[in-house]
Amino acid sequence: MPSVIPVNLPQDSYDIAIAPQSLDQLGAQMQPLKLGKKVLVVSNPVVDRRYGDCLRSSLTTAGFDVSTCILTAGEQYKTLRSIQKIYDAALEQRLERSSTMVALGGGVVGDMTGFAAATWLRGINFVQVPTTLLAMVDASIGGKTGVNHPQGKNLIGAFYQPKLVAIDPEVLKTLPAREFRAGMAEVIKYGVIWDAELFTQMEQAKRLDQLRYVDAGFLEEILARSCQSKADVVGKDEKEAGLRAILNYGHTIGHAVESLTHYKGTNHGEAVAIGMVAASRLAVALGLWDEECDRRQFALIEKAGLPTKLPEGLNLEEIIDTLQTDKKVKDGQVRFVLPTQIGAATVSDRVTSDLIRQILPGMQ
Ligand SMILES: NC(=O)c1ccc[n+]([C@@H]2O[C@H](COP(=O)([O-])OP(=O)(O)OC[C@H]3O[C@@H](n4cnc5c(N)ncnc54)[C@H](O)[C@@H]3O)[C@@H](O)[C@H]2O)c1
Ligand SMILES: O=C(O)C(=O)C[C@@H](O)[C@H](O)[C@H](O)COP(=O)(O)O
Ligand SMILES: [Zn+2]
Repeated sequence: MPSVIPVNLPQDSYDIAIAPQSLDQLGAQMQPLKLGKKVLVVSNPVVDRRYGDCLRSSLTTAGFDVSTCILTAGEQYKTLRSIQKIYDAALEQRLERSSTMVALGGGVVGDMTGFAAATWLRGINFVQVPTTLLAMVDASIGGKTGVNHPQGKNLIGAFYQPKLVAIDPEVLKTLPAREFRAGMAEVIKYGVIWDAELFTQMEQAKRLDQLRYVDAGFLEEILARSCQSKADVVGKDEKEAGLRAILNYGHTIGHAVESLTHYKGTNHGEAVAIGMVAASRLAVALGLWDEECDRRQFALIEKAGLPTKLPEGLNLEEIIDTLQTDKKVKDGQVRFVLPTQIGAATVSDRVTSDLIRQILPGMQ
């Protein structure tokens, strides 16, 4: 069943359209948006080989003048150097202010395309066509765009909203199993911080890893609920003045793990899963939520096939140092998103380095 979830913002509201087998409809979906003729599709070799032609032909049929920019795949390449490649393509194709960049891929392609669109000619249109579970439920929505700095994750970026998020769940069938599991981490995040019913549904589901093959209906329900959670939060606080920080649950430790492992070995979703285990234990230690909730979250993360321990060889003091690059740091104080009950979370400045030193050894 197709569903449309609006992201309501003070300016530039847009829709998240979820419809199976809709990739070849993108051109028609973009027509009512009254965008200019020129479209630059940004993707990576893996995704472009599978889905690029279908997408381009739909855009061409709808009257768009289409070109393509292919970026090297991988989080290690979420850099300013890759952005330069997009700028070069934009220049070569003579993109105009009314032109559109279409991100076809996972969160890496989406974050970079959004940042290039935000900055090229001081801002041109962009459309998100997410092809990973993680990008469908999270990265493509809400306008956080950017790249990594050698010293830290997502340190360079801009808030810049897409004109449309077009989701075709069918493409998830070709996603590697490990990447599908990674997306589940952000779904579990919404269950913990916002949508208690989603959490319970995930607990009751039989095989989370097989959903895309055996239960398309339930997968779509999970997609829709997750997108709705993100739209709710972003709609209330677009630029992270307050509430939106809860979407960073699991990311404080998670980003440090990604950065310290040089974006190899642990992917974003896995790092978030590890970060949620840590944050949950910190919350128990501070008396903010109970051990039974901690146990339920741990069980769900394990059920989704996600890691619950820190990668080997990470130094605790280095993790603590890296936390200083987190964007939630205020006046030098690291702040953590901590759960308070299933479906609710808060931002706390009560997590000290000593408390982290007590909790993290239990995750090694
Ligand atoms: N902007 C945000 O709000 C936000 C939210 C969450 C995550 N992120 C960012 O998203 C990134 C992680 O995104 P990701 O998990 O999508 O990883 P990713 O973009 O690296 O994609 C994972 C892998 O899947 C492959 N792939 C993608 N779609 C495929 C398909 N349909 N079939 C086969 N292979 C496919 C890609 O080639 C890639 O190798 C991180 O950089 C993270 O910081 C951003
Ligand atoms: O949309 C948000 O807000 C999020 O925090 C979503 C996160 O899942 C995402 O990984 C985001 O890119 C992290 O943002 P950052 O500001 O901590 O870099
Ligand atoms: Zn994330």
